[in-house]
Amino acid sequence: MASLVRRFVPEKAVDFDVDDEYNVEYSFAMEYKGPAVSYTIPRVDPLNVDCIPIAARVSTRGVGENLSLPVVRPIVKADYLKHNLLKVESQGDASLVPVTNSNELDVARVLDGSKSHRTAFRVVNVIDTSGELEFSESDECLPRISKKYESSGTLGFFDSHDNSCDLSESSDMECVHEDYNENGASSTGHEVEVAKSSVKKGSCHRCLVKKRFVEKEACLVCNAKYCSSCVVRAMGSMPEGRKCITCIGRRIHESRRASLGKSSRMLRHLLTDDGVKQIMSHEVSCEVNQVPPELVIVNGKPLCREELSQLLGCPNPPRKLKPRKYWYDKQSGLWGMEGEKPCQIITPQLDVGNPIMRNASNGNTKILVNNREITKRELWVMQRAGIHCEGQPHFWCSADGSFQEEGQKNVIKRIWFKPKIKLLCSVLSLPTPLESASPGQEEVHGVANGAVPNKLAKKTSHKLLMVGYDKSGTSTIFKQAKFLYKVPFSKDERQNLKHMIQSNLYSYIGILLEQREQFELETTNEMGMRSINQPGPTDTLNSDGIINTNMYSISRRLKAFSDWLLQVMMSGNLAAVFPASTREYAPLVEELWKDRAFQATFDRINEIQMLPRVANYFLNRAVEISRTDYEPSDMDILYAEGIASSNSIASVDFSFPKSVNDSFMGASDQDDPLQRYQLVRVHSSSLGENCKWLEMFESMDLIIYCVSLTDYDEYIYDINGVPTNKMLESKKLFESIVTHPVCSQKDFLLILNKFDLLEEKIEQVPLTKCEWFHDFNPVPGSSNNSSTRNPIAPLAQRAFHYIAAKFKREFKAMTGNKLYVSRVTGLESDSVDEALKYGTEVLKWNYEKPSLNMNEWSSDSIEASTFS
Ligand SMILES: Nc1nc2c(ncn2[C@@H]2O[C@H](COP(=O)(O)OP(=O)(O)OP(=O)(O)O)[C@@H](O)[C@H]2O)c(=O)[nH]1
Ligand SMILES: [Mg+2]
Repeated sequence: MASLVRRFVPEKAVDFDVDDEYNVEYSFAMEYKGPAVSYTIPRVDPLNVDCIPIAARVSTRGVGENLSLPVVRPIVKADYLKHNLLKVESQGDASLVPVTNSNELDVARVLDGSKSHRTAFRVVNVIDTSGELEFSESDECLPRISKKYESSGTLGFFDSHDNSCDLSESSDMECVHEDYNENGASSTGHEVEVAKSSVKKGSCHRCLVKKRFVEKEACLVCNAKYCSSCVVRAMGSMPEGRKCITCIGRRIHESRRASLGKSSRMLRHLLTDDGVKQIMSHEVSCEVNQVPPELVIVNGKPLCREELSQLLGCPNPPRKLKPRKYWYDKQSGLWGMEGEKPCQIITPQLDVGNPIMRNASNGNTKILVNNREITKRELWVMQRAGIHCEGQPHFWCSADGSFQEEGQKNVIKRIWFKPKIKLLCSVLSLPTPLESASPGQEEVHGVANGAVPNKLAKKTSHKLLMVGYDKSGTSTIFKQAKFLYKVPFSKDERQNLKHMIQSNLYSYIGILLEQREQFELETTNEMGMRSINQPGPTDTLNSDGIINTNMYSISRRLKAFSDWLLQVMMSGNLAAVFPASTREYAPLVEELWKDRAFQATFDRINEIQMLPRVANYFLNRAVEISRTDYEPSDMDILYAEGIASSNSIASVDFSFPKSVNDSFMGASDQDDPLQRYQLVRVHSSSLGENCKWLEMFESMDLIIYCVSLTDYDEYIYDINGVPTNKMLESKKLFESIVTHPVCSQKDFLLILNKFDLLEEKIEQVPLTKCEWFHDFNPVPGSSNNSSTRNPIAPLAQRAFHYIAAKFKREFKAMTGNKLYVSRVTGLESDSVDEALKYGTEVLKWNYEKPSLNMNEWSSDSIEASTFS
C-alpha cells in the first residue's frame, strides 16, 4: 500500500518514509461478508485509483525562473459533487451549474449561464478566467487544458486511467484548477493548485497539526492556512504579499481582495514593523494582485490595460472594483453593476467601455436619462426634485445634476443643489456626488435640512424606518434620538428650526386672536352691549381713541395686525411670510402680549381645541421668541412641532454610546460604537396613495410604526365635515403599511406614544369612545386584585396593554408574525432610548432566530421590561 501512496507524493518524498514525513492518513475498507447484523454497516464508495490523474512537467521549455511546480489537486469529497453539479469559478464568483450528460461539456456555455439541465454524471471543478478551457471529447475524468495552452509545451497532463472509467462510481472526483493570463497563457505561477480541502479543518496546512483556536495566516490565493511556526516557511519572503510559495505569481482569490494590505496580528508579532509594511505594500501594489483588466467589463466591453488605468487613476474612481460587469454613464458619472441601480458617482467623461445600453440598470420606468432607462428609485428622486416625467420624456443629465429635456436648451433642475434630494438619495441607497466633486453646492450636515454625510451613510448597517399617522410624535422621537445619541443639530438646522418655531408661534397667536374675536362676540352678546362699531356717549375710550367694549376688545392697531395675521393664515402662507417679517412684527407681539384682552383670551387656553398642547410652552415666551436674536434651546427644539419646514423625510445616523450599560435585558451589542443605525423618519403624506412609495424603502431592516395613544377620542373632518376617528385612521395606515409587499418580511415595532397624555385623558374620556375599543372593560377594582399580572396597574396601563393587544392581533392576522410593542412618552428621553434599543434588539433576535428559542422571550417579558 505504501507503494501506492508513494505514487501521489512528490518525487523527492519517495526517499522518505511516507507515513512519517508526510503524515499521510489513509484507511481501507473491506467488503463485509459476515452474518447479518441489525445495524447499518458504514459504506464507502469504491475509488478507482487509476482514475486519479497525475500532473507532470513534461518540458521545461520557456519556463521562467519563477515558475513553481505544477501540482494536481488531491481527491476531494464535496457535497455538491453528490448532486452532479459543476462548480464553476469565474471572475471570482463561484456558482454551481447542473451538468449535462453530453460528453462535450461546453464550458463557455456554462459560464455564460446558459441552462442545460439534463441529467448529469460528470462533475468537474473548473477555475476559469478566460473562458478558454476546453473539455475533451471523450468521457474522461479530466478536462483537458486548451489546445493552445497544451501546444506551448510548457505543461501537460497525462491521465493514468482508461477513458471508460465510470465517474459516477467514484464521486471523489478530480478537480483541475488553472489560471490564465490575458494572453491565454497560464499566469506566471502556472501551477495547478493543491486542493487544501483535504487538510482537516482547523489544522495548519504545513505541519497539519490541529490548532483550532490558534490564529492562522491564510494564503490570498488558495486560502491555505498556516500557524505562526509555519507561516514564514510556507510563504517565504512574501514578494507578492501573503501567498504560499507555490502560489506566487498567481492571481489572488477575489473574495480576499478586500483584505489586501491589511496586515494580521500574527505577522506583526513575527516580523519587524518595517518588514510587515513592505510586505503589505507589495501585496497592494504588485501587478499580479491587481484586477485583470479584461475581467472588468464596462457597458459590455472588457477593458484594456489603458482603460483600467484611466478608471483607477481618475480623481473619483469606482470603489472596490471587482472582476465583473458594470455600467457607466459617461455624462453624469453614474456607475453601477450591470442590471442594478447606480451605486456610485465616479469621475465623468472617462473613455472606458462601450456607450451605455438602454437596459444597463434593468430599469422599467420608460424614462430615459442619458439613454439609460432609469430605475423606479431614481424616478422617485426626480419627481421629488420637481422634474415632470409625464409623457415619458428623455432627459440629459450632466455631472452637476443638471437635467435638460432632450432637444431643449434650458436646464429644468439642478438636483444636487437641493439638500433634500441628497438626503432622499441617501435613504434610498442611491449615490450622491462627493462634496468636493460638486463645488458650489450647499454645505449640508445631517438631517432634515440636508443629506446624511456620505461617510456616515456608508457605515450604516441597520436601517430603521419610522412612520406614523399625523401628529403621532415621529418628529419628536426623531429629535430625541439626535439628542440622545449626540448627533448635533447643525447651524443650518438650528436656523431652520428657529424659523419654524417663530412661524408656529405666529400661528398660535393667530389662533388665539381668532378665538379672542369669538370670546368678544360672545361676551358682547351676553352683556347685551352695543357693537364696537357703534360707539355711544357713555363708551370709554383708550389712548388710541378706541372703544373698550368688553374685556376681549383690542385696539385698532392690534386689530389691524390680527386681521392681517388671520388672512395670512387663511391663505396658508404663514411659513413663507415668516420669519422674514419677524423683525417687523416683534414689537407688535410684545404689545399684544401686554394687552389685557389677549391675556384674558390666553387665560382660557384650555378651551381652545385647535391649539396644540405645546403652544402654551411657546406662547408663554412669545416676546422672547419673536425677537430676531432668539436662539432656540434644546428644549425648544424638542417641543417644536416638526423637524424642518419640509416635513417629509429626515434621517439620522447614530450608534449607541459606549457608556450606556443599562441596555435592554443586559444586552451589550448596542454599546458597540461601530454598530451604526440609520433612523429614517417619513411623514405618512410622503408615502402617497396606498403607500405606493413604500417600495422605495425596501432596504429598511425594521419598520417602526408610531401611534398616538390619545387619538382614540380625536377626529379629523373631511371637506364635507364628516368626522373620522383618528385612531381608526391610524389603524388603516398601519394596515396599508403592514400589507405592503415591501414590508411582508420585515420586522415591526409598534410605538404607542404620548403615554403621559393618555394617563390624563383616560380619567376623563373612556377608551370606548373609539368603536374599535368597544370591548375595553377593565374590571372595577381589579387594580387591587393580586391575581392580575400587575396588581396595581393603573387604568392608563391597562388601556395601553389592551391597545397593544389589539394591534398585535391585527398584525398576527395579516402577517402571521409577531408584533413588538413599546410604550413611549416622546418628550422623555429615557423612554425613547429604551424603545429604540428595543427595536435594535428585535433586529438582533431575528438575525439569530434559528439559534434562539423565541418562546423564551414571551411578549410579556419583553413588554414588562419596556413598560417599567
Ligand atoms: N405630552 C406629549 N406630547 C407629545 C409626545 N410626543 C409628541 N408630543 C407632541 O405632539 C405633537 C405632535 O408631535 P410630532 O412629533 O410633531 O408628531 P409627528 O408625527 O411629527 O406629526 P406630523 O406633524 O404629522 O408630522 C407635538 O406638539 C409634540 O410636542 C408625548 O409623548 N407626550
Ligand atoms: Mg410633526
